[in-house]
Amino acid sequence: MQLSPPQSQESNPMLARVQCPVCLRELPGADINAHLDRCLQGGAEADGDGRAEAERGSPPPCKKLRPAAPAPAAPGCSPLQQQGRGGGSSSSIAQQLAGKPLADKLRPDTLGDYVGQERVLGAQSLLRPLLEAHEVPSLILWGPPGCGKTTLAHIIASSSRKNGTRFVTLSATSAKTNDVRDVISQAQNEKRLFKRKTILFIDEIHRFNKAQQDTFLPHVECGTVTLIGATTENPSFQVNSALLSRCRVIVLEKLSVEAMEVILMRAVRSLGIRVLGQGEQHSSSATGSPSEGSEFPVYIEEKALSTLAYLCDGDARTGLNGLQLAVQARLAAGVATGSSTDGALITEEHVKEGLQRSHILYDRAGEEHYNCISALHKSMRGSDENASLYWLARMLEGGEDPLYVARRLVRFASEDIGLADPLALTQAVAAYQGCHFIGMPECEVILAQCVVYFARAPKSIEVYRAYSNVKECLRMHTGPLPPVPLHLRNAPTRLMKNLGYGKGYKYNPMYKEPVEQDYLPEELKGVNFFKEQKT
Ligand SMILES: Nc1ncnc2c1ncn2[C@@H]1O[C@H](COP(=O)(O)OP(=O)(O)OP(=O)(O)O)[C@@H](O)[C@H]1O
Repeated sequence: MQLSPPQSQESNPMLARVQCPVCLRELPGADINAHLDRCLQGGAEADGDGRAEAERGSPPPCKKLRPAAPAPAAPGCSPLQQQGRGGGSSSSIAQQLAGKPLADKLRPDTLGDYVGQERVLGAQSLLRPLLEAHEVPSLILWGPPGCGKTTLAHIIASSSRKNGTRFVTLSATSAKTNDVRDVISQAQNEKRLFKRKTILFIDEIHRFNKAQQDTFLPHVECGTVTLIGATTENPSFQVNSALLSRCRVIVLEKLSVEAMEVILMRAVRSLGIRVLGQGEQHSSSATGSPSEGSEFPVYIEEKALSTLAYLCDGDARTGLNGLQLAVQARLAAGVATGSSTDGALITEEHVKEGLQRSHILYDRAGEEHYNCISALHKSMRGSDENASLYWLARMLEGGEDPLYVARRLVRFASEDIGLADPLALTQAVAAYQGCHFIGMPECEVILAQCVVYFARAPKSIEVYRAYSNVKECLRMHTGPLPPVPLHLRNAPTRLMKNLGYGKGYKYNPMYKEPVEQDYLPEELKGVNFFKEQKT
């Protein structure tokens, strides 16, 4: 925490004892910020001073509120590099790959290490100078998975903490409205007492419902908190329009192949893996220069890296996970066979396997995406429940957005099942909401249930076809559209009544027998859209 401590009589405020303005206890200036955080949340203990609290280690303020970032790494040096480059050997690489996923370990801390996204973060962009000046506006970061939304928030967190701003993280998948209220009240206290700003980062903000989003709207408006939301979903549909209008929407793109190559190259360098150009031999006897100090050097083909950069489809997490699995599999194979002198070589095939395990090959924006959804639609239409499930799983296991599939099911419910089973639409909407509430992987079975229901359901395109006929009729019409017949018009004013609006209209409930009355314009009299065939 970087808060300026409250005034003390002594010249060095960090050494002087100061009084906490909340609980009025005295404690060393150096401890005031840590103490204050706990005190504002009612967590400071009644006895002892701030140092004693710090030494005892107090519990995190709230289970769902975690401080945003770990201790910053030295500038320009990734955590893996900090672990030392004595590596290159299988044992040190295996150690580095243990624990947290590689993607997390390599998450950059500074804008300088953030790769790509030139359009929104380049030197000419609006955002970059603001971030560099620590003037962070409320932002919605919108982009596909693994493109760097959380990473950008993490960088903002690191730099804003240096500036004395608090940074609090909530995940919309687990946080409750009360958690948001807690953050807001802390932010109000901080602002009122210490003029200290709070940035609230909400991951997957689209998972918050409207009421939850409403909770922080006024506080964003009056500047109590600066909101940074991350979402993979189009914010126009998923974020309150009032909230949206108070935030800048930053559209992050899939990382380019070149950007992915930079990220992967950085990863292999951090691990101490040597990259082999085309035609280079990997054995230590052939190169004469195994990785320094390694008993079992590890190499990767340049081609393997470029293939990985291409196949991960702009998702850095997928690329780094694929690399990690490929390396771990090769190391395990080396250990199992006891081979040692020539080291391990990671080829294109190995990274494909690594990717296949972490992420079934599936191009979410490319042709495969459309091919698979088309195959699913046709299998359900053909009432083949077996094939329907297969295509669903191909998409979900490949990383498809479950809400995309759910939206297609809503459409299918009306287009193909229609009034043959009107409950299908309810099923589809419920499936969409279920997916929205719980996300992957739990929502996969919701979609599977809906898909099988649809494959088994009776089918009718009666309404779909009739509506297409109406659209066709409108499209083919030349000249002005026929006026609404006077008797069908509402007549809320005397003038309208005088003009004949509503005149002659037969109010059906007043009649025992079926009413003879025209509802179509005069020139369409007798047209039946349910019988007409669309040409
Ligand atoms: N622009 C980038 N520069 C460098 N590394 C990146 C970048 N984007 C992502 N990464 C790497 O990929 C990992 C995953 O990225 P991140 O968590 O930021 O993705 P995201 O967009 O928040 O994805 P999701 O929507 O799935 O949460 C990071 O830990 C980091 O190692």
